[in-house]
Amino acid sequence: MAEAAALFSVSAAAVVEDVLRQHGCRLSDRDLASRRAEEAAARRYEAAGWLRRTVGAVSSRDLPEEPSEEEFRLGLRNGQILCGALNRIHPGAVPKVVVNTADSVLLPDGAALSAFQYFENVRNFLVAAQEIGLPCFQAPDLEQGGKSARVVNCVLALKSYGDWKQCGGTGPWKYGGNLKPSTSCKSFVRKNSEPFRRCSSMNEGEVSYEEAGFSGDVNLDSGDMSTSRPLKMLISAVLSDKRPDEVPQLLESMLSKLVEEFENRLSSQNELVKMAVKNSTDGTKSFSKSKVLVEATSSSSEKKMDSIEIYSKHKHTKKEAYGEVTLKQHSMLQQQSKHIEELKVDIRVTKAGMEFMQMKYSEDLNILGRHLFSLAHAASGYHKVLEENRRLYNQVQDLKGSIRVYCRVRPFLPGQVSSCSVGSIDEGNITIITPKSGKEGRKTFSFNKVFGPSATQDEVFLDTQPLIRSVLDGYNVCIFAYGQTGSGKTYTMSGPKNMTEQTQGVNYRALSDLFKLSEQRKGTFIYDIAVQMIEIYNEQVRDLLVSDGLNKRYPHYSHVSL
Ligand SMILES: Nc1ncnc2c1ncn2[C@@H]1O[C@H](COP(=O)(O)OP(=O)(O)OP(=O)(O)O)[C@@H](O)[C@H]1O
Repeated sequence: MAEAAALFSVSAAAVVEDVLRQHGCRLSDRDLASRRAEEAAARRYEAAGWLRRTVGAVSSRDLPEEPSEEEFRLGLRNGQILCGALNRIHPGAVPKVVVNTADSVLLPDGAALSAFQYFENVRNFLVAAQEIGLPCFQAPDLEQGGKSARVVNCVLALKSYGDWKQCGGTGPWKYGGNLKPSTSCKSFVRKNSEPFRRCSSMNEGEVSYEEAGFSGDVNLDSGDMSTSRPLKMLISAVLSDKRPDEVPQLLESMLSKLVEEFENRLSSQNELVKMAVKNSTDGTKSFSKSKVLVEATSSSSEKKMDSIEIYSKHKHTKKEAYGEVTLKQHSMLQQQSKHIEELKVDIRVTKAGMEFMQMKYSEDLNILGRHLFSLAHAASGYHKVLEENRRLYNQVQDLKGSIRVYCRVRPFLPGQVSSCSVGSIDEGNITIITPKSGKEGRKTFSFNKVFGPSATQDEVFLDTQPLIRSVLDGYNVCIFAYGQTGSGKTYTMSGPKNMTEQTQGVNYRALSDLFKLSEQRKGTFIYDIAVQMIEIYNEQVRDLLVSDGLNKRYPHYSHVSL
């Protein structure tokens, strides 16, 4: 911000130094003196031409179209042309004009009237001109040479006043000190009482040293005493050896340079403000207001307003704008710092969370490791446990009896005489009625279990099913049926002809259980299962699965070997 302020500050002293450095040698230059003389002559010619056109050829016979400085002074010395021109523009402004008659005796210096009469006309003109607000000269200026510049200024001001009246004369007429009457319809601002810094001749006009109120106390930058002192010294030093008619030219260059410097710095400020606005998201409105003020200041500068006033406004606006921008940036900085702190807190919380999670995962991994170890230990003992289980299981089977005998009574077949010889059946006993010489005899037989005529295939298999598991544990098991012809051996072991799932016999059910158990244990054991079916008949053993025709099945004994 300090840099921006430094950039923004208008160093009038630097500008004056620059201008004086440039003009310090040139003003003493013979070419420059010639140029100034040409410019003064052009202005004088313009004033003379305008006076001649205004008062007419007769009245202006004493004033050449392009007079020398002396001719100009002598032509206007009697005040008639000046009063005539003023009365043409502002009728009645000079009520009484002493006119040089035809029979008046003209002196060689044009002094046809007495000095008092000259003084009367000129004084009346000056009074009227002062009432209008024209820049006046002193009456002695027309009496001695070398003072025509102020008279020219006065005439050109009168011309601009006339132009203003021709344009309608709307609004208050103000004279701004631009003595070049090229812009006839422009209004001018004159504040004679104001010091030099309030009087802008810009870069087009010329104001005499005295007219501009220039003095040794001039202060272009009153707010900076450190700048104004060397500035005054500079100006005083340079102007001390200058003639009064050289000063306007110097001032013109100085002010031109100052305005140029202002415009450059205004454009720099605009760029700076735009950058600040871009960076500031919240302060757009307030800053746009300042920007408008700055642009308005720049625009007014283009309209040739008072450069010092522009500088004052500009400086004020600049301070306001930068004050707001500074506040906004400070606020943004604080917000960003706050966000950074919040982010730091979030990072710390996240880091703590991550460390906690890491610790938790580590604990879980340790627990899982311990579980896995126990599982591996359990797995290693699985076979031992399995072996123990098998041993105990088969021990139970042995305790039940390694040889078990079951009895099954089939129902009567259709068409059979229902003379039942079974007296009673309980859990393991069956009583058979045996008639003996007219007396009823009974015999009771004991088995592991007795199945009555109503017993199903499933109930019969239920008692033999545990033995199938013993087969897979490596025990030899033999299940066979014994009985007379037609007693139901085939039915019990295999099933009826039209077999269903419910009427499947022991063979099918045993094999089904074998495959089911081997499937359950396939991850632990691999079983090879083979089936062999043989028949023993009349002390001869025949293989019932051989496809030879001689091996006709005659199953008095059915046997399944596993
Ligand atoms: N529990 C039962 N329920 C119903 N019908 C049965 C039962 N047991 C046997 N039968 C029937 O009795 C008849 C004789 O049965 P099966 O053929 O099984 O006797 P077997 O003992 O095998 O005779 P063989 O020794 O002559 O071969 C068959 O028709 C059979 O369906």
